[in-house]
Amino acid sequence: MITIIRNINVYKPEPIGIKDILLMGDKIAAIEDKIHINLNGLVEVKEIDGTGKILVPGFIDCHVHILGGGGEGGFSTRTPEATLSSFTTAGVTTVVGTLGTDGVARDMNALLAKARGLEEEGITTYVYTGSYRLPLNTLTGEIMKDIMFIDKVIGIGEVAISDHRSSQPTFEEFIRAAADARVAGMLSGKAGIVNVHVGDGPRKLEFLFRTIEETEIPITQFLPTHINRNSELFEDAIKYAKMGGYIDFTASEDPELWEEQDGEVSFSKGLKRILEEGIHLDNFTLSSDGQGSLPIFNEKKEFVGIGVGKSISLLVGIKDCVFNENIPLEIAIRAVTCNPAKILKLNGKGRIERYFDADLCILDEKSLDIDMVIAKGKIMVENRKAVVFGTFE
Ligand SMILES: CC(C)C[C@H](NC(=O)C[C@H](N)C(=O)O)C(=O)O
Ligand SMILES: [Zn+2]
Ligand SMILES: [Zn+2]
Repeated sequence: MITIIRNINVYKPEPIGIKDILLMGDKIAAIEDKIHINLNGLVEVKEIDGTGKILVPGFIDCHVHILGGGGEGGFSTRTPEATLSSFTTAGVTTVVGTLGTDGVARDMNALLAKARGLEEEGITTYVYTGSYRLPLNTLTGEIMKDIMFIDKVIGIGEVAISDHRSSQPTFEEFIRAAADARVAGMLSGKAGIVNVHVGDGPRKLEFLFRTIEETEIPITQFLPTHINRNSELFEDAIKYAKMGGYIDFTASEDPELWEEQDGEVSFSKGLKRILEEGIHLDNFTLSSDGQGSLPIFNEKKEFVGIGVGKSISLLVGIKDCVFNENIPLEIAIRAVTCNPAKILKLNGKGRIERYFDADLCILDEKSLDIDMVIAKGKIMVENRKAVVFGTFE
């Protein structure tokens, strides 16, 4: 299949102006001012008119409960597993799956099977081995074997700290798991990243600061998530990022609601602060916690139910940055494109470059609404509607 996207405003993330883009199979083959091609009808060439549209890399959602999560309110509160179009209609072409609080009724066999299912349906998937708890439940019985010999496993997580729902791991347990992930990543050319769930407990990022202080493990080995869940934790995260650490924001479908409810710091305000502090533009990511449980409380802080994370919250966050905080699009989209790709060592992902995977989103220039999504060269969403569905959708 050969596709030409013509006359479109390209953000690599860096903006490079109006271009023609040639896609061949599942790769980006050329990025030129003008592309002239004549195959004498040998192969069908699909032409897409990109006039008045923006092209950005397909989004990478680096923390998603693809198998479902939740359960904190009992069995009836276990959230449902993800469906293909919930990702593609949100512009997501790559996901990293994780288990959460419940690593018992859900396990790594099922998570890997779900990741493979989504890959068969057309997007790119990876997983973290483990769940909230240490010691980790792995596939092979060992962290290092999981990372070295199971292609989709890129690290461990989401390992919970500073949370009443964690396994209350000792510092020694934590750094041993991190050391195993790091060395296994090294031995297999992978990130071996440690995705850390940070709860709202008072110890915040203490384990991470201690790791940098007391061990040889570099700060770049970790990707702490939910760092914007409250303002005290966010301040700790800013200090951590200034030391060169990576930080992952959790997106919200309704940032205002969570700001007033939980004192959460919205991604757009958090990114503005990052820019003001001069923190490196590689060091922040945004993930959806899709299909993860989001406990909802009323004004008296009574548990009134459980919400579910959604990948569409990534686009809500990006729009919030552009329209409400005047953050340039090319900066905001780094959080869901080149930054997670670099931190997680997802080769060929996260940028519009020659020979990279043809994972692309076409956005409306004015509204930034998603118009078309292409995953590995295949059109998954057209005219804002899914045109490819999961098996049971
Ligand atoms: C950041 C906040 C709002 C949500 C966050 N979600 C998870 O960690 C996933 C959840 N526990 C699951 O297993 O599905 C939380 O519960 O703290
Ligand atoms: Zn979490
Ligand atoms: Zn989660």
